[in-house]
Amino acid sequence: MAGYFESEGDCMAKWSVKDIPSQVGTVAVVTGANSGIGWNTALELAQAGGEVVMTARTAAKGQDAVERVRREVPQAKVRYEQLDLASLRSVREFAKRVSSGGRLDLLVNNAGVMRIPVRQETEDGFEMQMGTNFMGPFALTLLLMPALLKSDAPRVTTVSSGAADMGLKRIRFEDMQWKQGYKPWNAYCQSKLADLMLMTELGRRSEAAGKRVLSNAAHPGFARTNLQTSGVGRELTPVESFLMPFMSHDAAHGALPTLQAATDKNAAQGSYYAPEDFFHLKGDPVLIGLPKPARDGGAARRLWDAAEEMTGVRLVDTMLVTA
Ligand SMILES: NC(=O)c1ccc[n+]([C@@H]2O[C@H](COP(=O)([O-])OP(=O)(O)OC[C@H]3O[C@@H](n4cnc5c(N)ncnc54)[C@H](O)[C@@H]3O)[C@@H](O)[C@H]2O)c1
Repeated sequence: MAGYFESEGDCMAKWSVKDIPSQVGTVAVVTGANSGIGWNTALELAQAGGEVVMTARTAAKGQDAVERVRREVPQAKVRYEQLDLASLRSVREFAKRVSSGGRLDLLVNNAGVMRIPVRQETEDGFEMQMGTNFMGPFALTLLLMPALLKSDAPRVTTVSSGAADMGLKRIRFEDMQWKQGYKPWNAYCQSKLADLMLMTELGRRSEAAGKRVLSNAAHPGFARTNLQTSGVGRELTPVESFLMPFMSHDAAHGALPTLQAATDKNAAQGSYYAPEDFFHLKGDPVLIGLPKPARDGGAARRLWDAAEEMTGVRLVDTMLVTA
């Protein structure tokens, strides 16, 4: 039975971490790798033999995350790098450090924040959810393009959310940074829709430039991570805590759609993975269709052009060709 997005994967065999192909010889960056889905993604990529750059905002959290992976996988090739997506300066510095290391095969744009109760701004004046979840990753993806294009099979996997199909279900071009009428949930939904548009438009523009970057996305479902409490600024209510086990899965399961999108050799350009249950909240990953708002190509092109303008980072510069 299809959920709120049309499922395309019902007839496929269940996908699990055992299906992750060897990552030996590959180099990946996972953003927000100190907790939740990002940490589990980094762990499994390292377990499969990949070299993984784990980003965090602070050295204490980043080193601790690396140590926790090494305890599970003693031979893991993991290292910490500082990255704050709410700062374009930090994004530029990180991209420079990683690019100077040479080739990058996989970028997992995972880091995110949700439902910041009172409007906040990033260092560059973007609304905090739009800035952290979309503007920062947009600039990062483009700035890492020279390293990605050194790979034979460059891939960018974007961690979006079912929230992309909730809230206003559109990009608020008239006030993308919520200077008027800030609504925490709607701002999160817009940022996650923007993530899916970044994903589709990156695939389209890279192919138009004759430099194929496999760009796809994942929705983790409802995973028990810090996300539910970090943004709202409060603990879960007793009712939320009671319902959570029935509606959600753990962070390791929540990472499976991301891991399939990031590693499955059959993954197609623009593919989107989510948990299999009716509402795509929990369970094993399946391929699903993109929600309708994310299929608006005109809006995606407009958003991309606006993001280039706002971040000052252009694909044409980082790919050195006309897209
Ligand atoms: N947990 C869920 O149910 C769920 C559902 C849908 C989508 N998602 C998405 O999954 C992704 C991972 O979230 P999670 O559930 O693991 O939550 P989490 O809070 O455990 O992880 C979020 C990560 O992002 C990092 N981060 C936050 N702000 C940052 C910044 N300014 N710069 C760099 N890193 C920053 C955090 O440090 C953390 O490592 C997010 O993009 C989220 O929107 C999660």
